[in-house]
Amino acid sequence: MTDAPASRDVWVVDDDRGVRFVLAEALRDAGHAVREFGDVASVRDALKTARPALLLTDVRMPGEDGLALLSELKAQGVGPVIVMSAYTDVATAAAAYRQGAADYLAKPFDLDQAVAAVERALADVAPPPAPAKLMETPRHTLLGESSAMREVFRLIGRVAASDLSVLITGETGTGKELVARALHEESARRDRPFVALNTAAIPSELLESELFGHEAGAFTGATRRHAGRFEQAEGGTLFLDEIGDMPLALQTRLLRVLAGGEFYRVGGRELMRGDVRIVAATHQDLAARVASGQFRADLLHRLDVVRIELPPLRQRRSDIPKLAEHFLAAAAVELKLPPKRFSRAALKAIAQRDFPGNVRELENLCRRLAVIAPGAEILPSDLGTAAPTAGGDDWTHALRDWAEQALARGEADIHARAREALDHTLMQAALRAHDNHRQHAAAALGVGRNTLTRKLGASRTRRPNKT
Ligand SMILES: Nc1ncnc2c1ncn2[C@@H]1O[C@H](COP(=O)(O)OP(=O)(O)OP(=O)(O)O)[C@@H](O)[C@H]1O
Repeated sequence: MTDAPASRDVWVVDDDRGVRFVLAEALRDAGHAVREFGDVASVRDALKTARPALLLTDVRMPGEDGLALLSELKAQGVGPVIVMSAYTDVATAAAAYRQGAADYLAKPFDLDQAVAAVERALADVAPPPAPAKLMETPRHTLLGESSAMREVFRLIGRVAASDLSVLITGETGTGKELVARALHEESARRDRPFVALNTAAIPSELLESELFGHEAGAFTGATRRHAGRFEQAEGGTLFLDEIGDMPLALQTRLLRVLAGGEFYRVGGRELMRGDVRIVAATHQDLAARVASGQFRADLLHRLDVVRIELPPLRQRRSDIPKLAEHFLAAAAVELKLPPKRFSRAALKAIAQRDFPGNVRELENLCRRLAVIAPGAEILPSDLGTAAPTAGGDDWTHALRDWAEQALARGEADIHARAREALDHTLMQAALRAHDNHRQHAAAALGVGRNTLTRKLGASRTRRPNKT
């Protein structure tokens, strides 16, 4: 089953990544959500789970050509499709129209012309979206009750109002961008733009002009002046994602801008002055990259004024049930599906998984379950063939994570608190299993009734922190 397309989702298919990139950027500037593909096979893959509102495809590409894709899409009722081709022969154009293309763009085309063609084709098929609906989707709420997340919230509250640079670290999918957005929303800059740039997603030769903008004619293909992300973020926040992937030469340039607050557009003479707060993120160990000469130490110091570390989800498992329920409910609203809920056993099984892709992976799992689980209640058997990674001794992993965090925070009495937590957990489980019958519970645990009663008293007065 595929997700219904949002009315501004546009897919761009071209094996030339330069064309793909400038076209995608122009479309994004015009408010479209754009996905890029380098060949027909990857489009076909993506169609298994999603559909675009409109697709732009090149004709001649290695592997299958765009016209084959066109007829396939038409057969599936996906549309409209705009065909682009450098081979401006009448036959290709005619074939495109014959097979149902909404429009045909001869390369090289003007970007404005391409954007206009997209708007025209979309206007022909769909009424404009209701923007309020999009705003309502509860996607940007940062959730978490674990002590690790509470610490993150505390830091956000403390530094949001300042203009200090913040470096957010954490594995992929741990919510770094969401934290960056929260920093922006909580600051006095909230009515100004929040602009994100993923350094790793942009070809390095285009990164400089993306950041600082360029003048018309600055390089081949620069047909009009383009405001860089620094300019776009004026007065607001610039989020530099995957900063560890930034090429060294650009790191030098960025450092200069951060130090002086001034820059030139590529090919420009006018000195630009900006008021932008920088929030950077990385999943890499930047200190190690400094040591290996791939990252500038002075840039790291400038970015790393305040550090917010997002622990992997497996180190804050207590957050998993709430997140899962939130994502399941949000997916139902977004995909217009009947609401579902998790059975207790399913939630428990999910909370035991390791999630190498962290919160994003959990979110994707919930979206999939919202679509494919057959009943209103999701059961462990719906969770698919991917078995929980946690084995019987998974609790020792959680314990180790907890101990490492507590030790890193310099907390005292860890052994006593862990032992108490162990006793408490075992006793509660045994009492639940035996209807609160103390003698039976004690026997099941292999301890005396008096021991159980004594320990119960102790654990009632002092509860360990759980993470
Ligand atoms: N604490 C959270 N509460 C609710 N949603 C979250 C939370 N953390 C992450 N998410 C969601 O998980 C997804 C991934 O988060 P995000 O993109 O912020 O991660 P990231 O660390 O920036 O990933 P990457 O390393 O790939 O850039 C997003 O859809 C985000 O909304």
